[in-house]
Amino acid sequence: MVNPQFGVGTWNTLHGNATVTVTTLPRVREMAEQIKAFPQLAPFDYELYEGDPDQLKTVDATPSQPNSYIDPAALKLKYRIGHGLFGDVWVATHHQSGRDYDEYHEVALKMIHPIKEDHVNEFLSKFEELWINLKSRQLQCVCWLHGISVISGKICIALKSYKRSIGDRMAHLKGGKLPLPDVLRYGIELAKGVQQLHQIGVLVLNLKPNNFLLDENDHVVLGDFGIPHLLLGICWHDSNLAFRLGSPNYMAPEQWEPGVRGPISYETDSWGFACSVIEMLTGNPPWFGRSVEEMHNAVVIRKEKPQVPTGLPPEVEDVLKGCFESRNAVYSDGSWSGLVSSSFVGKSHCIGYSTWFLSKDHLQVGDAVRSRKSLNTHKPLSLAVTEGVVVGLEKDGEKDGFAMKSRAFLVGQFVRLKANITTPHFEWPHKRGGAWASGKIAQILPNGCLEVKFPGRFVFGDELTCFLANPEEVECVSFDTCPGLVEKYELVEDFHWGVRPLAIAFGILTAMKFGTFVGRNVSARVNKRKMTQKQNDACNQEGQSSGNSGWLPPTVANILFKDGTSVSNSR
Ligand SMILES: Nc1ncnc2c1ncn2[C@@H]1O[C@H](COP(=O)(O)OP(=O)(O)OP(=O)(O)O)[C@@H](O)[C@H]1O
Repeated sequence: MVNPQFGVGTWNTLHGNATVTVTTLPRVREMAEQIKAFPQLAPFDYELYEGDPDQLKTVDATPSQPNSYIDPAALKLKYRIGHGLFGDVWVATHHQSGRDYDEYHEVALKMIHPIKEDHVNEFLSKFEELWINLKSRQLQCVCWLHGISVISGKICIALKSYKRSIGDRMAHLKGGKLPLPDVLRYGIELAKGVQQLHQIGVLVLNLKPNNFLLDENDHVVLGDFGIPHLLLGICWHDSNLAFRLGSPNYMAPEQWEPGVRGPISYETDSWGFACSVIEMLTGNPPWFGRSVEEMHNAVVIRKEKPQVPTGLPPEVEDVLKGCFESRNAVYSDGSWSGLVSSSFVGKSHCIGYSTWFLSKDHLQVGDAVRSRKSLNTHKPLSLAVTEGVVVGLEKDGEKDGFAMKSRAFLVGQFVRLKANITTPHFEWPHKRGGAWASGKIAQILPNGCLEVKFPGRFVFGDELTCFLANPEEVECVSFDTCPGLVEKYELVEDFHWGVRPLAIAFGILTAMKFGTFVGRNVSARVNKRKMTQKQNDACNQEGQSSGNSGWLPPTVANILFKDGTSVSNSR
């Protein structure tokens, strides 16, 4: 049966002047009027599809189409309602028909930026897996999924159309704030939704009020179920498009550079959750008004945490603060987690992350692991082994166990690149003369990556002070391991940039002192000689004269007397 509420039939959009010509059903015309009345919608909110909109250009899905696949001819785009990081959101109708039914559903269509053609099938199969997972569990707190399609080369995820998002609700409130009881109620429902997704191994990575959808009973469901997660390993068609693993205001430090500062984990979502709650309470997301670069500097470089509003019930404040504290959390049982991968994120437009940082709790032989107990201390750890490689897995009843080999670094240790490393993974500074510098470990990131400072380098202006190191590529250096005196001195130079000038000054001083000392001795001997000579002269009345410095090597004599001061004057 045709649902009269939804427009059926052909309709066209005109690019450029932002008008919509609707040839059928009043509901669509009414929507078009509403759109026209919306001054904030710019002309690019409409897209012209050449030819008959019923015959939209399609890209073949897999030969055997997945169950989640929707024939693009069954989808009719109406108008765009959002423009997000990963693409646009359109309102569309989904036509479903069978022998004894013919239904039209309004859907929200997440139209993702075009990805490379040879990655489309990979995305579709990843989605299928998620779809089966979600359908079999019928998760209450997660948005209902219609399926997936490919329209004009763009992946389109069809979701149930909800009344509005929490972001939309906030936009209509004075100051954009929600009352505390509503925030708490929504917060509980959201936390349940996130937990349900985590239980099936899905990370959301895009928690924010715009993605929290409200149904007709004002219950909230998650409108994103890990699209960034699905996009991992997929390449954008447009190589200039930057890929970010979330929305900057809500991103945890490890989300910015997962290959370096990862692993991404369930804790990453707790950061996004707390940021969203702060936005619901204050009307503004954390870091509001700051540029992406400023946010990166605050969260990643300066390791700042979003400000939790004052005046909240202490329990709520504790939960929010806990969400920002929980990365690198220490398991009270001292258990192990966190992979240290030797594969790091490339700089390509391809979202080429390895998956290690998403599944850190499923250990396999060969995985590099480290204790979640903080390594950022030189204090002895209660666990003897802090970092290593899994060499075997043993099942012990319900609990997984594993054996590992040790390989540890500690904050404060000096490290240098191993001799066989010619092109290190991360930029590494050189010393004068071209040799690699040695640096001091300032921090060990959760994935084992090292932040290294080079106190031996004098830094000009905004030069880098902190460098990253792949733990696989460096080794510890200490006085004991330095073979010779020169190497030992070079290590001392690496301790502080001031060592070298000090050493030079000290050298000059020593030379001068030595010179003075020698000079004094020389002077004394010369004087003595003169005296003796005089005495001899006087005694012997012989007119022999002796050279003042005849016995001194000319260089020493030059040094001692080059300013013209005589040795005896300097006394
Ligand atoms: N299933 C849905 N039902 C109703 N409205 C939706 C639905 N999904 C999204 N929207 C609306 O579309 C708007 C934009 O969504 P979209 O997810 O593209 O933007 P975003 O959340 O800002 O970006 P992104 O999720 O790509 O980072 C949301 O604010 C919401 O109002």
